Amino acid sequence: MKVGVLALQGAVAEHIRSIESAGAEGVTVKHAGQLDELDGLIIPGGESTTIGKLMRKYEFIDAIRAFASHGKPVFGTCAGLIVMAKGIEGGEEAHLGLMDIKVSRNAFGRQRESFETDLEVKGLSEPLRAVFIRAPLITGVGEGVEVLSTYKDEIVTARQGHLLVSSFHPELTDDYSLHAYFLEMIKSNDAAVK
Ligand SMILES: NC(=O)CC[C@H](N)C(=O)O
Repeated sequence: MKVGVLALQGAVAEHIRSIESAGAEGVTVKHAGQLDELDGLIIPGGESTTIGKLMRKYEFIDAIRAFASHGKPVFGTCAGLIVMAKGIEGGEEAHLGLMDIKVSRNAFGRQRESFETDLEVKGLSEPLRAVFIRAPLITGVGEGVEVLSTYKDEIVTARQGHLLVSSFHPELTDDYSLHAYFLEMIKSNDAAVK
C-alpha cells in the first residue's frame, strides 16, 4: 500500500515516518502526476494559506479533487484540515472544498498557541497523545460527517466516508494509531472497489 504526503510545505518527514511505522510505504509527493500511483494521500500541517497557494501553483487542486472523487482516501491534519474544508470562518475562500465541515483558524487563541493532551478518539482503543499547534477547530459539520473526537466540547477529529481530518498533529509523537486507522480506511476502501 502506498500513501503519499503532499510535500509543498509543512510536517512531511514526520508523516512519512508514521505511515511507515504503521506498515505502509510513504511517498513524498511533489508533482500532481504522482497521485496516480497512490492508495491514499495525507495533507500535512503547516500554513494553510501557503499550502493553498502552492497547491494552485503546482496544479494540485483539480488533481486532488479528482483523486478524492474516485473514492481514494484523504487525511488532512491541522492546516491540511483547513484546506480540505468546504467553509472557512471569516469569509476566506475554500481551497479544495472536499469535506462538509466549517473551520475556524487559530481557534485556540494566543494564550494556548500550542499544547498537548490525551484524546479519546472513536475507533482507537487507547487515548491518543495529541499535539495542537496554532490549531483550527471544526465549528460545523454536515449530515454525512461523523465526529470522532472532541476537546472541551469542540470538534477536533472527524470523518466523512473516505475523508479524515484532525485539528492536531498526529505525526509528532511515536503513537501512530491514527495513521493505522487511516490505513484501515484505505484497506476497506480497496475491498469496496474490487
Ligand atoms: N499547525 C498548523 O498546521 C497550523 C495551521 C495554521 N494556523 C493555519 O491557519 O494554517
